[in-house]
Amino acid sequence: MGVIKKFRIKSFKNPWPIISLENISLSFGKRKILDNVSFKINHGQILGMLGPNGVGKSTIFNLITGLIKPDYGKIKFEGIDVVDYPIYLRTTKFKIGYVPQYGGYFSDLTLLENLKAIAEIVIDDKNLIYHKINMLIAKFELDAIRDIKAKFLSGGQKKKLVIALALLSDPKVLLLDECFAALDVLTIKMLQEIIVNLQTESNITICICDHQARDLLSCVDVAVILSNCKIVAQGSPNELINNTEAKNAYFGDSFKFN
Ligand SMILES: Nc1ncnc2c1ncn2[C@@H]1O[C@H](COP(=O)(O)OP(=O)(O)OP(=O)(O)O)[C@@H](O)[C@H]1O
Repeated sequence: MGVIKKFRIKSFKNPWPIISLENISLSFGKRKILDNVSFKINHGQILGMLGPNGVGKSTIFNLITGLIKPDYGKIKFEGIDVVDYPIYLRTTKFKIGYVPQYGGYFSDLTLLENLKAIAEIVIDDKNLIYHKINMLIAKFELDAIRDIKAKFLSGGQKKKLVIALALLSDPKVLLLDECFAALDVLTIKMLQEIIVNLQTESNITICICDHQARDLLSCVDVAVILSNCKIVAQGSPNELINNTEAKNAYFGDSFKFN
């Protein structure tokens, strides 16, 4: 698949980190998962995380959202260390949206009922609820399936629903965990376009992890490669596919991007 991004923003004006992980170390019991990991997600960027199964990608999302705490290191949102902030404070004060790999919706509610249920929790101004829901239904072309129970939606429709649910609270940052998994080629392309539009039209900073390396590299500005508890390479997609550490740790020799 070709590169879907028409252009990559090579130099962001006044780049500043909206999220930074500084010297993060974490073990579960005696197993070290992350060892002195540092990287930044710059405001307005789409950053990808790649790495083999079990390397710690979802764990990094859990650290960012506050589900778990690091053993060592700082997690900063807009320059403020949030390690001791509870989940709800991080997500509301700093407007972090999270799209989990599995689930994230009420199975027995229809698509519309799901949107209403979350909107009533996250939108204070009741007059805005229907406006916001209608805007998301139009944006993601969900009108024809609004009355179908979530459990009967296709994989791609479920992903669109969960992204729409995350957007109800107007996030500044969206974390997408394996959003291309188990989806067909056209559905992946549709999601890539949604992701790039969220960046370019809504100015949302996005962090995605996925195993579909080509699909991920097609829509990110920069990516980091995790291997053996560390970040072994980072840079633009073109820099990474020519990076020896990235090839050794993740891509292998025969990987082609375009
Ligand atoms: N709460 C936990 N307690 C103990 N071990 C955990 C916990 N959460 C994750 N792990 C372990 O940490 C490692 C990293 O898991 P994680 O889910 O972050 O990997 P991943 O890179 O997202 O993997 P995949 O690509 O397969 O989804 C795994 O070995 C996992 O078993």
